[in-house]
Amino acid sequence: MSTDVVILTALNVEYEAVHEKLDDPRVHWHPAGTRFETGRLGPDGCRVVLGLVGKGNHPAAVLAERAITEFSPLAVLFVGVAGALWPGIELGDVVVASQVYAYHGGTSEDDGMKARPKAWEISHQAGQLAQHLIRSGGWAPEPRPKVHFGPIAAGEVVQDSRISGQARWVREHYNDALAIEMEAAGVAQAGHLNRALPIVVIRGISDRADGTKVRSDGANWQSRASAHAAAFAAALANDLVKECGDSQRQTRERNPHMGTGTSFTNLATGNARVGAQYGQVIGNVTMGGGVSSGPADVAAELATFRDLLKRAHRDGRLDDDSYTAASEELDTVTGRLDDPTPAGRGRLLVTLKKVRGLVGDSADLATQLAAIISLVKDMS
Ligand SMILES: Nc1nc2c([nH]c(=O)n2[C@H]2C[C@H](O)[C@@H](COP(=O)(O)OP(=O)(O)OP(=O)(O)O)O2)c(=O)[nH]1
Repeated sequence: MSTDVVILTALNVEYEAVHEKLDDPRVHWHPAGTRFETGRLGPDGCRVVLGLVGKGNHPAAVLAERAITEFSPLAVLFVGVAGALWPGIELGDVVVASQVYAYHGGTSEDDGMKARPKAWEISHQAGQLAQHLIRSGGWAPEPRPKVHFGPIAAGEVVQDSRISGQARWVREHYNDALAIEMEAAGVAQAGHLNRALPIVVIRGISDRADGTKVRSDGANWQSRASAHAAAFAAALANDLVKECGDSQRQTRERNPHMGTGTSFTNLATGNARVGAQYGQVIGNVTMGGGVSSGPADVAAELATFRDLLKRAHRDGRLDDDSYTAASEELDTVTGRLDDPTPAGRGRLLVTLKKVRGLVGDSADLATQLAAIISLVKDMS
């Protein structure tokens, strides 16, 4: 299944704030037990998937990776609350991360702790869109909360002190960080490892990270700050899809194997002498004329083809009906591989051609199938 944008949250109050913006939410269970909800951000809004990752960079990274693989989004947004690190940032303000610092990287030496910084910058286009939205104010009517665009520091602890060693560490080494939280680094890492998929971290300020968190939380600032972050995120998600969606989709259509862990199967048969190679090679690479193939070769290629078919369906390049019909035909093909008679081969070819007709709109699937058909023709 594919979507436009994945939105992840750490706390239930953050999840609720985004959930309120979803039209027609539906539950989608990942086989590993993660509950996602799918819906639209408004009747004409983009398609989103919402997930809850819990607190901390580690679960955020793992579940961001899971969501990216499952839904192939154009971008991932992280929406939640954070503590402010500068006096000019008020409770209820929103901070959009221009970059994310993983502030706990370091080395402990005899003469003290040394920083080993790690940082991820927002993608250029997402940064441009976010700043335009901040300037235009088109995300909420007046009076609206102030939105800041600047670095966010993400660590492994809830930071609620101005004078602790950790607080001094952040101020000394990550002095321009506007806000502090615990998930952005994990999500940013997941985006980076998925061919620099755009990640946008949007945080509402619910306390000042200065020892007053309990009081601010008690005054309902988490809920208000989450609502502000969710409102900004919803507007930005729609803008992102409107402005970047087409260009990213065109790029993906030109090369359907770029993106998230897709591989390309090479197959050169018959008189072919050269096979083009893209990305990772899976399945068999068969080269050279006159080398006959057997049912096992065809079965291996069909298994690979099924994976491609699934991915095309998940990416939205193949509609549900064509996918179901093609999968059923493929089941028939598999049952016919062991029939060596000319009539059996004939039926096999007819079924494969039917599948080719069903997936004909997708050039890469049709090419792949043409190669399998010639493999069947070469079968000894
Ligand atoms: N507002 C605010 N949020 C923070 C700070 N540090 C921090 O990690 N966050 C973000 C990221 C975490 O997902 C989440 C942690 O907030 P929390 O209220 O659950 O923290 P806590 O563990 O003290 O809460 P509790 O369950 O003990 O009540 O908020 C901070 O100093 N202030």
